[in-house]
Amino acid sequence: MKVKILDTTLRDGEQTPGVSLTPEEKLRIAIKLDSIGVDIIEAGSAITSAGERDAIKKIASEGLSAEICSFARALKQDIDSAIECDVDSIHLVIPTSDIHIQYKMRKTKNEILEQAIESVEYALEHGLVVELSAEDATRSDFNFLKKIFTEGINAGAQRICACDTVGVLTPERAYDFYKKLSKLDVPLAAHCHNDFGLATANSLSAIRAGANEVHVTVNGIGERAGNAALEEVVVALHSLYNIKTNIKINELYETSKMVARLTGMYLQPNKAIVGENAFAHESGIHANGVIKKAETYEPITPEMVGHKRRFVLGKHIGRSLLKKHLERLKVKVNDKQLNEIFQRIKELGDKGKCVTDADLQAITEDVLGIPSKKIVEVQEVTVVSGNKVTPTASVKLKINGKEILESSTGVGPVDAAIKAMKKCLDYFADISLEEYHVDAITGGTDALIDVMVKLKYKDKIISARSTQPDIVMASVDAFVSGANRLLLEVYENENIRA
Ligand SMILES: CC(=O)SCCNC(=O)CCNC(=O)[C@H](O)C(C)(C)COP(=O)(O)OP(=O)(O)OC[C@H]1O[C@@H](n2cnc3c(N)ncnc32)[C@H](O)[C@@H]1OP(=O)(O)O
Ligand SMILES: CC(=O)C(=O)O
Repeated sequence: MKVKILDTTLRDGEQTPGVSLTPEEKLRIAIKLDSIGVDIIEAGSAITSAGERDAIKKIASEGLSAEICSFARALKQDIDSAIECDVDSIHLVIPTSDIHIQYKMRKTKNEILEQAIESVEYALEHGLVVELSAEDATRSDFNFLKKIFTEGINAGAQRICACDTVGVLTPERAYDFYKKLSKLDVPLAAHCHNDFGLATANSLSAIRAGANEVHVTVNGIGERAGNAALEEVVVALHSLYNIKTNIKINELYETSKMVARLTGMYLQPNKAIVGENAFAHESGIHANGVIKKAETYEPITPEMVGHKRRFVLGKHIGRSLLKKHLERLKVKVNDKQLNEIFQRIKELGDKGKCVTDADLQAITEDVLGIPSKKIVEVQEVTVVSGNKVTPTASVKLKINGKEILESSTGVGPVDAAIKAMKKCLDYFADISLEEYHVDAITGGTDALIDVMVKLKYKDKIISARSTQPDIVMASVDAFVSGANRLLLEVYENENIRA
């Protein structure tokens, strides 16, 4: 059995408050969805705006393998807009619950039934494939829901979809509900929302009950708490139920990153499958197990979804993981030194600090009595900012003995300073800033500012931190301390003499 995936990232996903994509961005996402094997792309809702129609037209004329679909209300103008965009199909939606019919539509059930059938017929006359979809199906009078689907199918609708619009199903109820609908004579789709955090579980139940298609969004974005997440549904089907889809699972992480970047909807680190912590280990007991055999604490491999395993420094570290980090730094320690470094990390953790790579290096150098090697030193930092000047920074760094002076503008003084430092470093290595976090540790305008950065060189990412009262200097210091760490590795690993 193969389940069809209708991806609605570009329609329901884009309905996420605050998200709006340009036609070009929508096209880029559609191309990606097509390339990973999505069967049906709901490219948008054509009636929404001229830009939306432009996007849908672009996607429909791209020659993708996926079926291109537009959302449409059961209204002639919505169907006409979809036709204008030259889509293959419409997701034709009509509310079926009493609450929607009475209060939102202000109609009778008979009027709704008539409107649905007229719309199905109109769309079919214009050559569209019709997926007749019941909004708020799970709070509807089941007999009415069945009647609308049966008459819609008799009118020619090729597929039906039952929406759990406000996410009120439970996995048990989802099974019973979709089981009954699966007896109807056309493919059945499930569209589940996540208001109770059950969208993925309910979608899986729907499929077990006989649904042949499932509506999902990348990263689970969508109205309110979002929709069932593509990556969760597909990987659970594959790994836990042995049910196949056409999705290339090893591209899920990359797809997730792309959608997060373009929508600005960044993921919580603990997001299943694609979150930054999905394959990260800090706790000693876990890391010890994973080092010995990854399956001890990883139900699937990170590579399977195109992700990577990470071992993280922190309060919960054990000696096995500490040894692994020290091996990476290419330092040899005896048991006494190992224990001392271990204790110092615990102390840092107990102060509520996250422990960065630069912290480990500083602690190790201190414990081993190694004079700290600095490839990058800050010589001068000047920033100008105000309401009538473009924020500008000039920075002089001494890198590997050479003085380099660069300047840059930015959206603010921190951005300008970091860009100026990056220009200086560009002469040596293409180091990029992957993450930047700032926290005020104490209250007030004279608060201590804690800046944490993650810097990347090739496929190596390291973290560094600095705590100072001045946000610009804390940022400069964190960046330089991270750059030192990275450059040391560059010089060591690439056999360049420091
Ligand atoms: C559960 C879901 O995700 S539904 C999809 C939600 N998506 C969107 O809303 C897409 C973006 N929406 C829009 O751009 C606008 O709402 C438009 C262009 C569609 C309509 O704008 P307006 O004409 O100003 O209507 P407005 O948004 O205020 O109200 C929606 C109207 O559609 C009606 N309607 C809602 N659903 C349906 C439906 N499935 N079929 C027919 N009519 C419907 C409502 O009853 C309301 O009608 P009313 O104006 O007679 O009260
Ligand atoms: C149609 C739709 O998106 C819903 O009912 O949730």
